[in-house]
Amino acid sequence: MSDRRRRIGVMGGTFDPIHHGHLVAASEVQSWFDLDEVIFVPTGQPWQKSDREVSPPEDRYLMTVIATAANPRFKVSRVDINREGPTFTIDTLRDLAATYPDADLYFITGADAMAAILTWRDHRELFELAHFVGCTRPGHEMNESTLEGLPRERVTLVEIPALAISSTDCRARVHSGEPVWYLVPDGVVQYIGKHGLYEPHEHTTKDAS
Ligand SMILES: Nc1ncnc2c1ncn2[C@@H]1O[C@H](COP(=O)(O)OP(=O)(O)OP(=O)(O)O)[C@@H](O)[C@H]1O
Ligand SMILES: O=C(O)c1ccc[n+]([C@@H]2O[C@H](COP(=O)([O-])O)[C@@H](O)[C@H]2O)c1
Repeated sequence: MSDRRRRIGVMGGTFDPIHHGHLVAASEVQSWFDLDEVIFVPTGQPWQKSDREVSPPEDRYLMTVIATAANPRFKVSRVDINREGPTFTIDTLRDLAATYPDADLYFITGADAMAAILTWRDHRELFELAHFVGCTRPGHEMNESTLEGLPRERVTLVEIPALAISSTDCRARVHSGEPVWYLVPDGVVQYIGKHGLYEPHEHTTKDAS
């Protein structure tokens, strides 16, 4: 019997909406590190995005479930959306480490998130709980200087196929009536349409008199 420890990828994100850039990053890292599974963890309240409106957690959770359903190695966790208050990765990793005490955790981030890790809560302790995998992302530099101040032995940079997709761009496209087919999974396109996400708010004209 193999005594290899279980390896679990953790892909945290706001996923508003989840898109193929997220899925390719998770798939590449799964293959790169031979991960047994990748758990997608939609944020509850992403405190660094408090300057903008974020869709309800339940919608983001369901889109993530739909997007990952076909891959037997992909799962979705509710730990962050079930926790009250702002979402901190230190809590995500503590919760998952408690659930999977016999596994090694690999936290997957894109270059932009990687570059901001020193601003995250309890960032030193993060690296005791997980190995961090930084994926390349079009429009965001990632090189050795991005890693300044981080424990090098706990961080790996991975080059993934470049997909210049962002949730911001997907939201803007829906808002202005442009298609998001093939930027996000088909089921997510349908979910966005069915629930009217990202559409312009209807304004009722008030009589000023
Ligand atoms: N196209 C992409 N390629 C690689 N990594 C990505 C890509 N898009 C997002 N990521 C990474 O996925 C994680 C979750 O991202 P998030 O849900 O914030 O998506 P986003 O597209 O960056 O959203 P937004 O545009 O709303 O800020 C982050 O670590 C981010 O860097
Ligand atoms: O822990 C923090 O302080 C922290 C600050 C910003 C982002 N994060 C995490 O980084 C991941 C990507 O976040 P976002 O906001 O780019 O979707 C997600 O899992 C967030 O919870 C974590």
